[in-house]
Amino acid sequence: MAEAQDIQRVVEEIADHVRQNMHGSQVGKAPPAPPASAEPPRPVRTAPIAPESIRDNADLAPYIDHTLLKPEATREDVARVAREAAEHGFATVCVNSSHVATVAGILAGSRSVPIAVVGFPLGAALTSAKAFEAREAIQAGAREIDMVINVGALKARDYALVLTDIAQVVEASRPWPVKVILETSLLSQDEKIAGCVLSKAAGAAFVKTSTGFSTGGATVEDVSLMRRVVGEGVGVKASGGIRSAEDALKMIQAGANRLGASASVAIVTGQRSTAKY
Ligand SMILES: O=C[C@H](O)COP(=O)(O)O
Repeated sequence: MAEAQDIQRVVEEIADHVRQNMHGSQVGKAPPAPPASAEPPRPVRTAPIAPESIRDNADLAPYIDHTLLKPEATREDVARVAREAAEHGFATVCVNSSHVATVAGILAGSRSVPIAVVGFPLGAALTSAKAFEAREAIQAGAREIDMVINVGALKARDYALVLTDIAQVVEASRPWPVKVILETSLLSQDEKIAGCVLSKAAGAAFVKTSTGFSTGGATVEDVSLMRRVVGEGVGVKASGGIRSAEDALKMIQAGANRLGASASVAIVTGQRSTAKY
């Protein structure tokens, strides 16, 4: 009950702020519409996964974004990760935007698709730069976009800026889904709620916990809170520090319907990655 009141209070605060500030936002005019795509968008699953449907570690594969975002990753490293995704049936391969074309070439004809991170990992880039990066990544073959929220603006309660920032990336990415990385380890409970409410209002398809490059990763508590705030019509992606099938299942039980992990192969083959968070 206390949490429901918190959510209501944050929603009202956001509505007040947006009413008063939407016209004064620094974000500027909307980017040009993306070119029409002949390729029909895939349906996006947003509802939680029934944990009992995961009978085997390999059953986790279609829910995993196989991720390589390290700055030192070479084209060969990225190509290996793309081949692993095709082999194990991961949902996507999540890379920095300059690597999307390499991944798209390897995944052509596979069920796994490339996705790009945008404004990564800090989220503090100009909205126009985020929208530009999203459009270019989609041109290169990205079929989902994972953007980092403007964390500083969220903490400063500049809700108009946060909302416009997300909405312009959503617009630039159409018809492909956008996930909004909240970087939960840097946020208070009210800020996590506000990030979820704003992402949903701006048309995001998912909220996502973490970049994997900050002070902490996905927690059961955060995933569960995010699911309660967004409901079933927006997806919840748990990411950062998921190192085993056991970790992955805990996130699914908490309400995640997508998992982002660099340890994906260990997860589906029943090992525990020892990679440091
Ligand atoms: O977006 C996903 C994260 O970067 C993955 O983090 P991880 O390397 O801790 O699995």
